[in-house]
Amino acid sequence: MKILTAAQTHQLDQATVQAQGITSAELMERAAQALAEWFYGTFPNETSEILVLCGPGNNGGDGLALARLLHRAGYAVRVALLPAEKQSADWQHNRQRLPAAVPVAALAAGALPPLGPGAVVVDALFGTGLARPLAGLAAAVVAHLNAAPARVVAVDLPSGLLADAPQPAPGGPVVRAAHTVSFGPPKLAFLLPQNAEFVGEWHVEDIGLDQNFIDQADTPWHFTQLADADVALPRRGKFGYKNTFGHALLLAGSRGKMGAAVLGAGACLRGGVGLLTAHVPGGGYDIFQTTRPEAMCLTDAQADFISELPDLGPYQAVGIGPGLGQQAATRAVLELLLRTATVPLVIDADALNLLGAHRELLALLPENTVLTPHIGEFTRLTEKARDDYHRLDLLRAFTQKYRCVVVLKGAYTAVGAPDGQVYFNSTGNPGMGTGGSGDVLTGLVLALRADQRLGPLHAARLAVLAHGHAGDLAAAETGEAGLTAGDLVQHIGPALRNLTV
Ligand SMILES: NC(=O)C1=CN([C@@H]2O[C@H](COP(=O)(O)OP(=O)(O)OC[C@H]3O[C@@H](n4cnc5c(N)ncnc54)[C@H](O)[C@@H]3O)[C@@H](O)[C@H]2O)[C@@H](O)CC1
Ligand SMILES: Nc1ncnc2c1ncn2[C@@H]1O[C@H](COP(=O)(O)OP(=O)(O)O)[C@@H](O)[C@H]1O
Ligand SMILES: [K+]
Repeated sequence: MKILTAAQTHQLDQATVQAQGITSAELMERAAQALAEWFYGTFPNETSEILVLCGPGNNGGDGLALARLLHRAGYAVRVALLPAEKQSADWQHNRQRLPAAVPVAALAAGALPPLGPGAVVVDALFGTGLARPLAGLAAAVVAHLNAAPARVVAVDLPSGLLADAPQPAPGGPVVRAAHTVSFGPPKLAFLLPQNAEFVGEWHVEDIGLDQNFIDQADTPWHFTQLADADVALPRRGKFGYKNTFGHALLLAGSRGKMGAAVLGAGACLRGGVGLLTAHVPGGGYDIFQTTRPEAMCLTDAQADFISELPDLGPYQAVGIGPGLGQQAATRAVLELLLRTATVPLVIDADALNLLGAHRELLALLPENTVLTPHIGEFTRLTEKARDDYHRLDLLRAFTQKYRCVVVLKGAYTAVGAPDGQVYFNSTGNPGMGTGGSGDVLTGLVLALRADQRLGPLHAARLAVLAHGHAGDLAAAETGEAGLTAGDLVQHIGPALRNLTV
């Protein structure tokens, strides 16, 4: 699914009105209907009064239409209007349609509506039309709202936030919503950690916006979902053989971190690799062979870390990084790998830290290498980002410069492609914030890179989607707190089964 810019969102509204031969008021009515349906489902028996705060534009228009629908459905509703010189046409239309029985007041400084515990407030002050930082009365209303023990539902966007760029004034007033209910594709703002405290839980409602426009819209941002056909795992052919699915090599582990190798190998095996060989420190042999009997094992001359690169001849893909440590000899192995490998590479964890500490190695990265940094590792590879939007700029610049795929991990993991496109992931949960989760992802990416049927971007996006889905399946059994990285490995099979076509 594409993620549109604020400008494209406005054009999409216009394109929909034109393509479907409807008025913009009719489109607003659809939006309000969708909001109302969501409201009925979320607050089915609400008896306290619903306060709808309306701004002067179409966001306020949505609020006025919602107030009418909620009133008709039997909710106690009150409307408060933000005074402005002029209001949009659809705002005026919905103001006229508001039943006289709904109390309406103008917001005024020094006389803001009281908001007791449990109050439900709809924030329809500003949406995608926000043009400048909130100031004056609008800022005072937002501060009043944020200080109240109210449950806030933001319409389209929490007021004060932009859809696709940092707030106009960093640290300026923004509504802190418990829920944000939006229309059409999700907004970029919803996917970034810096906005989480404002957006709350977000929901997108389908209001039949023009798919033709969306298909043709030029945007670098995408959202990967379970049903997306372009990231599915192709079914195995009846006569598939272990060689068909590739032989992967995993370089991982050091003394005290053999678990990373074991977890990565487990994920690679569950990811469907045909054959797996792990190269581990000599002292890790028993641990590895005992815990992963399905894999073959090569041992390093060093007992505690990796100092040798095996012959790469037999392998279709090589992964390096989990639990590796940062010994000088290990750095030399990484350099030799980058210089000599002719098959797809997957680079994670300490291998990324070594790249960050020896940036001259970046020039050796083979095209289409998949790197899987979390934010800290990515910062070591690039620079400290000013904010989450700047980090996305850094991500796009990096993948285009090195022609590689970068999996920037976190909630809504962002997969950056060599052409500058970015694919946010929809699956996963905070239970995955547990040691070893990233090692599991590395093994899964490695398995899918060894699968000759998939390209680098497909493999990376599918691995991230399946990894998060495995996390969701696991959390359904263990809860988030109880989830361990080993549980992720156990759920990769069912996750991939759900993603197979
Ligand atoms: N156009 C359509 O057909 C649809 C629009 N929708 C709604 O329309 C919204 C966008 O509406 P608009 O483009 O009218 O924009 P908004 O309603 O978000 O805000 C625009 C208004 O606020 C004023 N304004 C902007 N920044 C301000 C500030 N900092 N302080 C004070 N005033 C400020 C502008 O001058 C303008 O009057 C969406 O977020 C969504 O809620 C939905 O109804 C779906 C359909
Ligand atoms: N809140 C979250 N929501 C979704 N996924 C998460 C969340 N927190 C962590 N993850 C996922 O868990 C993995 C953690 O990887 P990483 O930070 O490398 O951990 P480790 O180094 O312990 O293996 C990543 O794939 C990340 O996307
Ligand atoms: K809003």
